[in-house]
Amino acid sequence: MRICVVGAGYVGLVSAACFAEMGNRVICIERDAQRVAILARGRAPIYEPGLEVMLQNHLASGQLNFSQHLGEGIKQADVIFIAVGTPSGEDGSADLSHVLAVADELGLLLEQSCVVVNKSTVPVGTAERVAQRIKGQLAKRGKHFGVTLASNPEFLKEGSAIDDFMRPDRVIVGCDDPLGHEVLRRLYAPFLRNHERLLCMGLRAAEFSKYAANAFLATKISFINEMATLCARLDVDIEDVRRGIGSDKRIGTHFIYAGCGYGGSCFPKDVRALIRCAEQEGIEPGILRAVEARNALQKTLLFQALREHFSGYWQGRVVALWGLAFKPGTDDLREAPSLVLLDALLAVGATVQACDPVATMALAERYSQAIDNGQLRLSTSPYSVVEGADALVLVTEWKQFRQPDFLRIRGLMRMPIVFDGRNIYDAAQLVELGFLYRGIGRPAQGHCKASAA
Ligand SMILES: NC(=O)C1=CN([C@@H]2O[C@H](COP(=O)(O)OP(=O)(O)OC[C@H]3O[C@@H](n4cnc5c(N)ncnc54)[C@H](O)[C@@H]3O)[C@@H](O)[C@H]2O)C=CC1
Ligand SMILES: O=C(O)[C@H]1O[C@H](OP(=O)(O)OP(=O)(O)OC[C@H]2O[C@@H](n3ccc(=O)[nH]c3=O)[C@H](O)[C@@H]2O)[C@H](O)[C@@H](O)[C@@H]1O
Repeated sequence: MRICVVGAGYVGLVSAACFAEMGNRVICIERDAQRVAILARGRAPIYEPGLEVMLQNHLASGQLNFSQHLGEGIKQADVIFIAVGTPSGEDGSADLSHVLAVADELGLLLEQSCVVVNKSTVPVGTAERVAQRIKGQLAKRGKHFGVTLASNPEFLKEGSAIDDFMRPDRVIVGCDDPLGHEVLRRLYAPFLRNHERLLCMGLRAAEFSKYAANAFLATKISFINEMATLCARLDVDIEDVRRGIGSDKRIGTHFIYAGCGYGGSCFPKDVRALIRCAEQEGIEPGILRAVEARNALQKTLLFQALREHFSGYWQGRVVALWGLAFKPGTDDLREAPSLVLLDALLAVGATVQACDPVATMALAERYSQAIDNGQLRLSTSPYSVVEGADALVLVTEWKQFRQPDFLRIRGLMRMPIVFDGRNIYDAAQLVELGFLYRGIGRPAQGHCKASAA
């Protein structure tokens, strides 16, 4: 098929590369000229494992191209995907300006009927608004051919996006016209070879399914985090509880890892948007509000634990921070728990030595002042940042941090204490090596009895 993808972000680029991988001819339209220039050189403007190689391969074969001009992209496209951002607006609702701008542009440029598929996460009724905007612009130009609107929400996760896209658990296609279902069934058939999990439904149900999925996953995380807080009080290890409940198939082992809160571009904004949607409908979204409140609290726990440990005395304190991205495998810092900790530490005057395998560049842009005045030092070497540190805090569980040489680390640190924001370390082993250990919802190990949660 000939496919046009509008938006070269995490979703647009991964979708474009994976559609090209399946033999489609793809053109990806991006309004940011700098991004297009980077892409044209075969470089990925974002960090996503496996993406750059795919881009290079398909650029070379001519299966995949990039352009700034939508007119060029839609000339012969059978299907046009909209994959632009839908950030939080001021009141928490989804800001649809980018999606609607693409709709207007399509209406100004389309010369023949086609299938327009929305992949961005949008509130119920957006596809209908997009269709109206396109139709309105076409009518102004005296064009009266039809455009089929479909909704195809995306469920990929950053850090494993290629794999998630190539082997999806399911593909949801919302359309009120059988043509949309048929075209997308054909397009996705090779991705679903080993199982038939193409779920066809109406436009509105597809749009809502995406929000419900993200809200449910966020709820699981906030639930386990609340249990973790209770565990810490009751001298119970949440990790035992996680294994205990996860083995029940009805609960499952996924998304019940306690930690220092969920971040990213989607859970926070999508929970907010759903809350706003409920409010507009006059429904009290009690569960969603609690999910959000617990997450906000969770993001402050590591700082609280450090403050308790240092008895509020920050002068001359050096904190080593491992992991800045909101999760491993990405350079994305959007709503990352590390930012909440970093801001709090800088505000009390602590010195921070932070390490992340890929997100330091993006962070440096935001914190140039703290870097210039020497309060923040960034590195990609985990060992260099623990030198002279009074505490080591693990925020993002990159593989590089999973089995470090703690003996070496103990020798480098001023005080051997580990705050484990993702519960990845063996507490007993660390204590044996002379460390104090604090996890999230785990009994404190080592001398002082303070706990992280
Ligand atoms: N990031 C993720 O892991 C996932 C995101 N989503 C949803 O997908 C949508 C896109 O998310 P991301 O890819 O993260 O966004 P992003 O912000 O990384 O990328 C969006 C891209 O679209 C471009 N753009 C905006 N308006 C444009 C226009 N008129 N013409 C051409 N390009 C334009 C922007 O310059 C940007 O490069 C959002 O609705 C998000 O909620 C869904 C699943 C996963
Ligand atoms: O709509 C989206 O953008 C995407 O949002 C999430 O994907 P993503 O945000 O990329 O990453 P996740 O792996 O879901 O992690 C999100 C956050 O939750 C945290 N998390 C995750 C799982 C867990 O058990 N505990 C936990 O604290 C992670 O550390 C991270 O900060 C969903 O998992 C995707 O299905 C969805 O497509």
